Parts: sequence; C-alpha cells; structure tokens
Amino acid sequence: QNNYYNLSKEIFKYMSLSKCNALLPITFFSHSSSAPASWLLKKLPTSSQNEEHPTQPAEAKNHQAKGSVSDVMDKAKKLIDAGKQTGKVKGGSKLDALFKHPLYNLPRPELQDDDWLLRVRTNEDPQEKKSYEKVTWTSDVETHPPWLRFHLGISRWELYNRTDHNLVQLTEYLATQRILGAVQKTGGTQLKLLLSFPNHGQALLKPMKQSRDAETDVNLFYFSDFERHNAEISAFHLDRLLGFNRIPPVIGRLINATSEIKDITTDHKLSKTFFKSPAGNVCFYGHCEYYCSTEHPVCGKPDGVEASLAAMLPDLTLAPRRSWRSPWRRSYSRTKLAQWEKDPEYCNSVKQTAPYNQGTRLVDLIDMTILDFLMSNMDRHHYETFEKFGNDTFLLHLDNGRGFGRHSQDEPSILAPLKQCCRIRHSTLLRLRLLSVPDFRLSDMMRDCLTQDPLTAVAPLLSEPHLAALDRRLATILKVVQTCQEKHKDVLYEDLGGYDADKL
Ligand SMILES: Nc1ncnc2c1ncn2[C@@H]1O[C@H](COP(=O)(O)OP(=O)(O)OP(=O)(O)O)[C@@H](O)[C@H]1O
Ligand SMILES: [Mn+2]
Repeated sequence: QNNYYNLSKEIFKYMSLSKCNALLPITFFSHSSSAPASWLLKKLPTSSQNEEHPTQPAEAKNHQAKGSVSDVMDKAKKLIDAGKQTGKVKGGSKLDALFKHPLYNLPRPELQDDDWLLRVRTNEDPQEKKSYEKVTWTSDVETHPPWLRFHLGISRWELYNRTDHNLVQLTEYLATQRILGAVQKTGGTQLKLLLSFPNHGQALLKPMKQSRDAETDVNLFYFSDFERHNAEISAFHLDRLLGFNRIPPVIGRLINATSEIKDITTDHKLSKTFFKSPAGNVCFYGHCEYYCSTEHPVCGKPDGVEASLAAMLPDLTLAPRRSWRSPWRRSYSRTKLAQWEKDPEYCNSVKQTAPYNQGTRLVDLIDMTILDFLMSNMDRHHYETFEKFGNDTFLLHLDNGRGFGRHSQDEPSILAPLKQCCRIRHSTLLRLRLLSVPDFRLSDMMRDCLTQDPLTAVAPLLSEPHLAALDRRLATILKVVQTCQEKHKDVLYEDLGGYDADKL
C-alpha cells in the first residue's frame, strides 16, 4: 500500500543481492520535516514500453490482445488521434488560444527552495558514493517515471504546471500502463480501488455505477448520491480550465474486470464479491459503507468496466496533508440546518477566524465554491492542504465524484460563501468573464478538453445538457458578483499585482 515504503524495501533487498550498478540513488527532502526521508529508486527506463515486472506471469501481458476492452481501446485511440488532427484546425486552437491568454499566464514570484513539496538530491554522502558507479549518480529527470515527475512538480501554489509536458506523459501512463495490482482503498464511504503499475506508479480508481445520463434522484440526499467516474474526470478538466490546477490528473479507462482486477488482486475480501450477473456480465461490489452490496454491483459489458483513474499524490509519510473542515459544510443530517444556512452574517465571523482572516485562504475557498457550483457538487465537507506549506498554499480539490449529478437544476446554496462574503480573486473573476465570451465559452472549452479523454470513445463524458448547465451556472456566478459589487466596495481580492487589468 505504501508505495515509497515498499519501494525502498524492494530496493534494499535488491541492493543486498547485486552490486547496485543499475540503481539511481535519490534523496527526497521534505523541508518541513527535520529528518528528511531518504529513499532509493531503481533506475527507470524512459520508455514506458519495456517496463517489466519480475513477478508478473507472461500471459498477463497479452490480455489486451482480445476481448471487447481492447476493441474499445482501439477505437478510443483512433478517435483521439482523429481528435488531435481536427483539434489543430478547429476546436484545439480555441483551447490553445485560451491557455495562451495572459490571464492563464500571470507572472508569479519565482519559486524558492521551500516552495517545492519534494526535492531530489544526489551525492549526499561522499562515503556512500564510492560504492556506486559514477554514471549511475544522476538526478536527470529523463530517468524518472511520469508519476514521480508529477510529485516533484508539486509546488506551494499549484499541483502541477499546466505547460509541463509531463502531464501528457502522466495521462498516457495512467491510460496505458499494465495494471499489476488492484486492491480496495479504505477511507471514504464508497467503493474505490488502488491500482499499481510497473515503475511503482499508483492510481485511485472509481468505477462507473450508473449510466452517464442518469440524473440524481431528487429524493436522495447529497450524501447518499452515487459517486460518478465521469464527474471525477470532468472535474479535473474544469479545474484546469478555471486556471486553478488543484486537482490531481484524472483520466478515464476501460478496465477489464476479470483480467485487470479479479485475476490479479491480492485482496481476498474484494475477490470474494465477484459474480456473474443473469445477463452473463462480470460484476463485483467490494466492501464499503454505501452501495457495496449485491443490489448495487459494478458490472462489466461483459467484463469492460468504465472507470476514472486519478494520479495518486505523494505518500502521506513523505508529504503529510492536513484536512480542514469547510466552514460551509452541510449538516449531513436529514433534519438539521447548518449555522451558515440560518445566519446571513455568517461570513463576518468566518472572516475573523484563522486561517480565513489572513492570506488567500478565504478567496481560495471561494474559488473552490465556484468550481463546486459549476459542477453542482454539494459534498465538499472537507478540503486538504500540504502540511509543509502551512497556511500559505493552495487547497487540494480532492473527491469530486458527486459533481455533475443533475443538469436540469442548479443548487444556489453551494454559492453561499460567495454570496455571504462578497469576495473573489480578481484573476478568477476575469477568467470567468473570459469563459463567458462566445469565443471561449466554457461549455465549448469543456467539450474540447473532454474529447482528449480515452473514454470519449465509449460516449461523451458529459452530455450536452450538462455542458449547457455550465454556461448557465457561470452566468449566475457573474450575476452574484455584480450584485456584490453594487453593494460593497472590497469585493475584489487584488492578485494581479502591477498588471493592468484593462489590458487583459
Ligand atoms: N489522488 C489522490 N491521491 C492520494 N490520496 C487521495 C487522492 N484522492 C483522494 N485521496 C484520499 O482518499 C480519501 C478518500 O477519497 P475520496 O474522498 O475520493 O473517497 P470518497 O469515498 O468519495 O469519500 P467520502 O465518502 O468521504 O466522500 C480522501 O479523503 C483523500 O485523502
Ligand atoms: Mn466522495
């Protein structure tokens, strides 16, 4: 389960058996910790094609050669290739133009050493150095697998740099790497799996449980709503389009429930829940609090299961995170109202309470509110930050599975923080305005982004009504801000520095 831990164990075992010529010693430093954790990584090939895992049986390598999963993946690849071509001429150029806009390239203060979550250092111990071949001492990023480069790219202000070429490699890695392990991940209330890949990468899998177009039952509370794989994927793209970069990369993948989960899992509790449905499809349900029962199975067609795969964040032992309860958390009760629902002056007390009384925390929370209103996610009870960065850092927008549940209706209560505080980052507001002009319409940008996902080959990740809802909700947000500006003076949190906003 613990990637780095297993990794180091494995490497140390390997070291005692060999002369370590093929090893790349790397030290990870977490600046906040007084005792930096030290790990060794195996030297990793740059190409993802020739990665092998010594314990994997040979036939597992060929599982993609047959069956409906590979057919769909072929189709997916063709579609993506076609999309790339047409994208250059039409849709893609709009998206490119959006990301080239100054609002997506605002100058940032240069990152200092302690603005990086992790750091690689080599040549630490001259004693140790003697036992290695000199050539193996390299911190060359080219030798790092995409998941590691993603971890090393996490900074105080964002989870990834949008222009980092590694993002493409990371999503390709998640979409294509052979799955070596699949176990249930504990924590949270619904079924999810932890996948492991060659080169020690991992992903968090959420399976599709209902059809994309099924709208959330109006009589279900938000806390009993199903999680949606397409919401996780769409949320990643939406967050990126808003210029936040606060959600770990997520891709869609068609998984073979038999060969990529049942046959390889070491999780006996999970494998015991597999069965064949009356229609002859492979199904499973696992163990969890909600919807892990024969009545709510995940079923393949006949064994292809749609799923979202999120890149895993660095292990908690290396990069501890802090979980914060949202001041606008819902009551999670069928009968009680939360304080913010009863007190129109609620924000005044939040504004005076740490950490919301300083820095960017309040406007960060408003950014998250905007993301959640757009996708209609009512389930943001907590958010997380990296402990290392203290209070001066971005908020991680994890767990977006309950977004995009209903397109025909908006949920105004999600906007409560914005309405009650009347505060917003200037750059966020300007990007929202940009996404409401016809050239950069949010729904069009989202449609384009989502066609890059492999699962688009199966069906569009968001139906047209969901895309249209984004434009409608964006207009609502802009109206709320306008109303605020008519009543208050200090609505804008100025983060454009010396930039002349009129020129943007
Ligand atoms: N990409 C990720 N990398 C590492 N850890 C993650 C990632 N995504 C989520 N987690 C962790 O796993 C936990 C459970 O994930 P998530 O919240 O998505 O599950 P959930 O079942 O929807 O939870 P809940 O029922 O509380 O809504 C999160 O609290 C978070 O700390
Ligand atoms: Mn959830």
